[in-house]
Amino acid sequence: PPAVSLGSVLPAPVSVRPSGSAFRLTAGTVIAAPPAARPVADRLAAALRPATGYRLPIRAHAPAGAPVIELSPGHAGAGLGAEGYRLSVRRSGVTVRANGNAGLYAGVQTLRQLLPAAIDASTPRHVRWTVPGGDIVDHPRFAYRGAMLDEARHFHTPAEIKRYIDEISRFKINYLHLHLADDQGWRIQIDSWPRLATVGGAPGTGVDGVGGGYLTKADYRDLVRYAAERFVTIVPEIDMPGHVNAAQVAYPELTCDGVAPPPRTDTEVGYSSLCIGKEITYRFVEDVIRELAALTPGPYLHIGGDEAHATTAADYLTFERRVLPLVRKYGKTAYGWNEISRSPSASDAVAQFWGLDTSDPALAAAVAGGTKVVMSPANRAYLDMKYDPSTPLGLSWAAYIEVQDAYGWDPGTRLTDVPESAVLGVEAPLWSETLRSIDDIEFMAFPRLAAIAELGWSPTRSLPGDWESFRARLGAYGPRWAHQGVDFYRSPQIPWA
Ligand SMILES: CC1=[NH+][C@H]2[C@@H](O1)O[C@H](CO)[C@@H](O)[C@@H]2O
Repeated sequence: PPAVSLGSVLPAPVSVRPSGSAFRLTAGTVIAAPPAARPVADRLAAALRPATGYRLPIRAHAPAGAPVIELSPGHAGAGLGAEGYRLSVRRSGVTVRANGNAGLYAGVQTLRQLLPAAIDASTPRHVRWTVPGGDIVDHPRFAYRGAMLDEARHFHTPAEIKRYIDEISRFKINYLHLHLADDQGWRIQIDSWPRLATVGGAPGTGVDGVGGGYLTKADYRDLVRYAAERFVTIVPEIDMPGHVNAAQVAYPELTCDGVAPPPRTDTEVGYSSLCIGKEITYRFVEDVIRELAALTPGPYLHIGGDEAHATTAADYLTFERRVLPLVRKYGKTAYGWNEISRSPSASDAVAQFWGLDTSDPALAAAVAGGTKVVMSPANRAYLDMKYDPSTPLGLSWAAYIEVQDAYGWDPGTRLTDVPESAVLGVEAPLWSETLRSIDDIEFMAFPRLAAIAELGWSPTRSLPGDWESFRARLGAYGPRWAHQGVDFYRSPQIPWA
């Protein structure tokens, strides 16, 4: 196979300088890493051992003369921040330098893409494992680069979520937002309200009555650990005050009239609301926030806030005024869909923009008051949107989104009335009304998630040149998904290798 070029990396690195001769990974290669970097060395070895069949021992120091891949944490340069890295490839060895393990891990993801595509095979292949010579210096444009998985409309098992974590972390995505409750299902164990999961996550809950199930606290803790090993932080979401039918089926006292609504397996939205005037509502909300915050080491706790069409505007403000401060009370930063920006209590919150427009006066006003923004425009970043009318899965209410649509926008300047300084980054939501299996998830997520990842990580893109570069690098990446068994969509816009 043709040698990989040093620049053929997704997301595009900040600077790439090919030079000198290639490094060749062989049976004698040693991974050198100080104890502090051992967790990343373990991930590197796990990535390279299956396809090479090499032992790739990990040592604190490489023996003289052995070909070495060295992970070197500490004092790599302030400009790199926590996630940046320097990758140097010489005939004698490869060195990844970074200020800490997150940067080393990012450098390892780049290194994987510089080896032949067969490196992603799960069984040994007889290939010359060369890495092109030269230097890469790299660091992210935005701190928040997220993917969202809707666990509520269809429940995806911990194994499926872990596979998705593996796949998104390859593109330096560093947040996974789990949409854990909605009208059709409740997907996380809450001890103080046990029926939420046992009733709301029972078999038969979900769109079309399939896709029941829920995460126990043990499942969730295990996912948090698994994600953290791959430098992905979990963001849990309980959507309120709308999207609560499953909770009200489990606890009718959460409705205003005390009558349990029927379970819902359709895909309508906007018909449910917590009872804003009842005190039990706020005990429920505080209990859920307290238990979720205790399970979540990450900084954010998402409390939804979208499509509260069954809540009056005044009641919505009353609800957010009481609930947003609860997130802070339990040590987290409140995060919600951009409708929360109507609340004065959102000044220290993050608003996730999911609108179709290129301006939002209510959001701009909140930003002037301190609210930060994560960009998820539904007509650019929603991975549940069909690619085109022929796509068998997904929805189309926002737009048809082909790869170029997902790539051809700028999270920093998309909203003309929100300054780039208020934009924390970007997130690609994947709603699961029509998605049941990991194959369904992969078909809709890839390749467009790679586009969103590049918008979040790489320096400001300039079209059309960067689109041409991106589509070429994406085309070359296709065989890697094939080796990984990822069921990606072979978009006709891309020259697949
Ligand atoms: C924030 C938001 N609320 C709605 C909207 O996005 O569209 C999604 C489908 O694309 C749907 O599942 C979700 O409930």
